[in-house]
Amino acid sequence: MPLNCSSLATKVPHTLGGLKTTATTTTIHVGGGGFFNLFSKTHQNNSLYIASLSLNKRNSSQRYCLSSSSSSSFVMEDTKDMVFSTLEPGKYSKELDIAVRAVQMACFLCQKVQESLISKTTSQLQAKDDNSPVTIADWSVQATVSWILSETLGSRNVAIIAEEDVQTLSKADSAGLLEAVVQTVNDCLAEAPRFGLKAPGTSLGSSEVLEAISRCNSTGGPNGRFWALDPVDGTLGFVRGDQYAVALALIEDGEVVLGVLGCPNYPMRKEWLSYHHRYHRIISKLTPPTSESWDKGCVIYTRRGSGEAWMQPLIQGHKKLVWPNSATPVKVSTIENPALATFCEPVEKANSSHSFTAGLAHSVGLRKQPLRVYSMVKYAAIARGDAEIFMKFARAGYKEKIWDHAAGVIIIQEAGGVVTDAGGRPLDFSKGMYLEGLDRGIIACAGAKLHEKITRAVDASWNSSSL
Ligand SMILES: Nc1ncnc2c1ncn2[C@@H]1O[C@H](COP(=O)(O)O)[C@@H](OP(=O)(O)O)[C@H]1O
Ligand SMILES: [Mg+2]
Repeated sequence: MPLNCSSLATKVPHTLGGLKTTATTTTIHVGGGGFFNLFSKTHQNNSLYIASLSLNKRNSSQRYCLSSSSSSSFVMEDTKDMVFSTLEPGKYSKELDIAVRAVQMACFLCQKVQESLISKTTSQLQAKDDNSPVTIADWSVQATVSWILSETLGSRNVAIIAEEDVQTLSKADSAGLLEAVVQTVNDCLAEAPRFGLKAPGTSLGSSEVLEAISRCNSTGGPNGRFWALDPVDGTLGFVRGDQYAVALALIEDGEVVLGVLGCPNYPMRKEWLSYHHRYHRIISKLTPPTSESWDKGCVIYTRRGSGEAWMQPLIQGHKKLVWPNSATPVKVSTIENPALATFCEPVEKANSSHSFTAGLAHSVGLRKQPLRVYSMVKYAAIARGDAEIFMKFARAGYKEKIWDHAAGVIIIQEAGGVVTDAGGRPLDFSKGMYLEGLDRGIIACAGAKLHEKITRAVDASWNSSSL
């Protein structure tokens, strides 16, 4: 129903992502002494794109959903079941700003290490207890991000749960490795002013670096605030010169409130996501970035309840990060027809059953070949509208870790998509290190229609699968 009202508005300049916006709080008086408080934001281009509305009327708990593409008329639907964000506008802005800068720095660090890994041999690889490769980049990113968050937000205010521990690195026979990590961290932190952050007064010593890594010892859980960090997600992709991600999320009282995903090798053209990394490197070399363009790499970020997700290019060469660094909004794809949809899954069939997803793809009418990509770059692909579906069905008994999903999930949700387990329930980030209670697998989709088709297909085929 169209809304006719006389209103009283206060305008506040506001920035979340790339475009300058004006945030307006409007009080709309209605009959019976009640009033609405409307929070809306208007872009420079005059499009109103997000609004929240609360009705303050005695004996009423109704909530409403507004949608509008221009600032003059609203379409209002009753949506009693819809949960609106209760976040104040601007909440977590400082944390988001710092997190994006920290992830930009982490991407810069990773790019340097990956380049040297590819040009050298595998001498910089070290086997973890589970035999997965871990590199200098994992520890260096963890130390760098931990140090930045502690310095800027105060170490007493910062709790971090992260993938790496210091055991291997602290061993007597790891002195060379530790030295390389300390050097990498200091080289990166020396560049902090380029990213709008303060560099340490003097270089960090090995004990400070070990301290920064081991400070990431939060166990997560349902209460309070903690960061979840995957310093290099998709380590296998990283060591192969392929896709990987740096993932940082802020979780408060069990809910993800901020997500920042750095994808240093995300190609400018989505078709290149499916190219073998060697081709991509050749193409990158043939088309060097000009001062106006960037050939790969982005940081995507969002804040819970904002209804928007943003993408910044990585800063190139010796340039400075000027906030928000040419950020552009990202939105999920509008494709609903399975025949036109692209689905992503892990490269490694050990991480997700390719045969089960092939069966699902067939039964819902997906026609394209799966897009197999390492790491949380798959979440980025959905949020950017470059693919429509991400499915992961790990073997029975495997427990998904929160840092492998938190940032990607919130980014897809705020970009307009849907992410649940295969039973249609939200992923639960409140149970510590693992996504406890996850039903069968993870399904992320650009839209609810595709999502429903896939969850139904899972139900229909699960019992006859070997999973
Ligand atoms: N057996 C297994 N089943 C499912 N996921 C696994 C797995 N072993 C490792 N993983 C997770 O899958 C992530 C890689 O994702 P993908 O397969 O999509 O590239 C790994 O992140 P790390 O590389 O950070 O350890 C790890 O957390
Ligand atoms: Mg990971």
